[in-house]
Amino acid sequence: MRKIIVGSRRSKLALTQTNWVIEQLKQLGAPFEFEVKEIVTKGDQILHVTLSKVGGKGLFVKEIEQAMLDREIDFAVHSMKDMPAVLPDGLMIGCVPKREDHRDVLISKGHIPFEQLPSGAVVGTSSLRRSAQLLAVRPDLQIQWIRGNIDTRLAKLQTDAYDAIILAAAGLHRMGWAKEVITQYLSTDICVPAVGQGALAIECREDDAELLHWLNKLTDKQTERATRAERAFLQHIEGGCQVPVAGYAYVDEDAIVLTALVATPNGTEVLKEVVQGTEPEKVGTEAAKRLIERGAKQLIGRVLKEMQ
Ligand SMILES: NCc1[nH]cc(CCC(=O)O)c1CC(=O)O
Repeated sequence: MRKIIVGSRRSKLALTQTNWVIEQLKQLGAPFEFEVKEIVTKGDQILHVTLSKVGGKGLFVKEIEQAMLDREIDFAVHSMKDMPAVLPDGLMIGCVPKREDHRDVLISKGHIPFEQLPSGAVVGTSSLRRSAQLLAVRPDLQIQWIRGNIDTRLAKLQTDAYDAIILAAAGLHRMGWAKEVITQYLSTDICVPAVGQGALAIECREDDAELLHWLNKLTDKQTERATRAERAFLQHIEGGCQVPVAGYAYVDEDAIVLTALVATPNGTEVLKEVVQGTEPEKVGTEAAKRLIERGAKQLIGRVLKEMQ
């Protein structure tokens, strides 16, 4: 029986997601033995620095991708939103399982809802996307950077001077902590999720036909089409990690409905488009094109200039 080595980051969430995928493959009858190999990524080593300042998403996946190309591991389970828009040659997303809840959630001391947070309340997030959208509707809030794994952030809410923090619902659901901690699910009208949020991406080598055969059985077609549209948008808007960018798509019958957004970090300028279509890449590209027609490139240029 072939032994499949699965690479995983060491965080509780990463290991939970990895073990979930292995369990699903076993239940589907995949004729493999599995071994999990933990990999400490750059992103995990420098958790105290603002992510957008140190190179962004790629930091969580680079070492894992190299191990896959070197054949030290056979596949890896990523949170889709941590994946860069373009993959290295020889690797592919071999499977996209059914999406968890895509929304962001508010977790506040005393479970005060978002609308009732007092003026000046301190909200912890390290995401420019979240801060921009929250400030757009509540410019009276104060955003404070917070970093670390989900458990670290939940602990910081209790010990540090935050009134609330924002996290993705999906991570909390997967860890089984949702009921206990979530104050409020934020509607996508208030906070459009990150591209890929709530979805998993299983990355493997393009030439591993035997593994791909089994991964394919775990793919959810609707999630796969929706996230392809989101990632096509991400690739074409070319915002980089220093610009607030958001994209969320769902599938309604045959149509893909994508909401795409670009904003300034203080939320004073927000460009948003909703695009419908049947071909994922076309929908994503069209959303980027329409935002660019409305001045997205100039907005991104101004944001990057102010960051220097
Ligand atoms: N930014 C880190 C990250 N990457 C994936 C998740 C979990 C949720 C998901 O799979 O989208 C989280 C935590 C969070 O944003 O709350």
